[in-house]
Amino acid sequence: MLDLDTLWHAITEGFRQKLSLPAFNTWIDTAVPVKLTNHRLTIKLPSELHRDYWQSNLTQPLIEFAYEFAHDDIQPIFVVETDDDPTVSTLNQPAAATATLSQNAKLNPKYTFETFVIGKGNQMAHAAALVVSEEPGVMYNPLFFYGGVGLGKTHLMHAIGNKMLADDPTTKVKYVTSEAFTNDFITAIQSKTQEQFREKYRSVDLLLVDDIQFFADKEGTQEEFFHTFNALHDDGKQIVLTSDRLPDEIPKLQDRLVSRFQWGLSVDITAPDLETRIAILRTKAEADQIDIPDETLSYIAGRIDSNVRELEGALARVHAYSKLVKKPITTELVASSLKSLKLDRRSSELTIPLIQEKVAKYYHVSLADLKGKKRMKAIVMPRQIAMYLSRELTDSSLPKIGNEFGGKDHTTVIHAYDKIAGALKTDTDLQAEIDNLKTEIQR
Ligand SMILES: Nc1ncnc2c1ncn2[C@@H]1O[C@H](COP(=O)(O)OP(=O)(O)OP(=O)(O)O)[C@@H](O)[C@H]1O
Repeated sequence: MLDLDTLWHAITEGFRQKLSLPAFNTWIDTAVPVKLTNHRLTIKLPSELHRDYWQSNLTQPLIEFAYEFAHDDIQPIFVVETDDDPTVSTLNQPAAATATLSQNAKLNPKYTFETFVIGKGNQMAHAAALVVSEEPGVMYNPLFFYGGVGLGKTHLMHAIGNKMLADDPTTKVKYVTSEAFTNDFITAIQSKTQEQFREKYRSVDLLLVDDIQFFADKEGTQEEFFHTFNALHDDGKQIVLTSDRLPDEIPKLQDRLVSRFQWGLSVDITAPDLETRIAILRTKAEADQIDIPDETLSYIAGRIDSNVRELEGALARVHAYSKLVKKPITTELVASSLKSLKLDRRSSELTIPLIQEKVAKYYHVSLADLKGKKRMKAIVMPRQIAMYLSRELTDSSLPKIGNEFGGKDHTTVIHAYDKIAGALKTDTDLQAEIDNLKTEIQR
């Protein structure tokens, strides 16, 4: 008489030979045999995702292993564990297994779709990311995220990788920053290991390259990346890129790369609105088990309005402060902690309106003209300087800065920034003026 444990042991041994260790840990180790009656083997799985995976990928081998061992036709029945089923204690295992996988691919296991809060500024980017993770290499290739610092580009990029690995642990995912790609390439040249370098980058299913604006000026790296891109794209492999601006706004990026980056879909991520900021803080507080009243979350979200990384940083510091002084987190405590630690100066006191006001005063132009459309040099220059300082001194995204200047396009802001940054290299008068203005604004 065939018993459940012996049969299951034989099946798992079969899978152990067949699958990689992470795959085995993710799919087989988390499965629990429940009963065997009338040639039907009931198996309990931790989620729908696991059941889908078993049904499409593991059922056939299971039947074969069972037949090899028992010379019997066994039919598997899958049931999904529910939250109100406390008898099975494997709920955490898939998460742990995914975490190991993520580390191998250099992904942050915390950056998943589940931990990403959807809001107005990022919903399109989020949806595109999800589509790509479900059908890589089909719809949007490459997928290109652009926008200001700390707004979730890296998070979404990793979420694609994490999801693809969770769906299929055998997926090859590679995440690099453009600097890491450059360094890797230089090392390959020095150690004459270009072949291995190419093999490494061209054999993946998903290539994630962060902050590609740093490819600017690097001719050799661009050349190499062009070939990497083509090899992957020709093979139907998915490529995801991020940058602080659109491909055609990256200075010194070769035209052929710009045009390839435009083949797929470019989506921008803009700063979250107040509701989204509160939701992000609440999610973060819950995840880290920080006890904080809603009113206090709103207070923080109201003071830090442009950058999610700063928002998270403020919460972490407030948490640390409350532990230090051994008091619960209240709005009062937050106000005093942010003030005493001088934490919120950069992001909340240094606002674009403040910069506009100081610049307008300095150059004796009206605020309306500074934000308006007049093309006279006496107005255009201060306007560009104000845009430049807004980008330098705040974490506002380019579209946000454009908005604050009478609804101008973010390309206008980039143009202004580049113009002033360029002039600053040689113009000593301008250097002095900008220094004065910075002191004035930060006073
Ligand atoms: N919508 C969101 N929901 C939850 N967390 C978010 C969201 N947006 C950003 N974050 C968090 O904010 C932090 C900064 O995000 P991320 O590193 O992805 O920004 P980025 O746009 O890649 O910035 P950079 O250009 O500096 O690389 C991360 O910890 C990320 O998890």
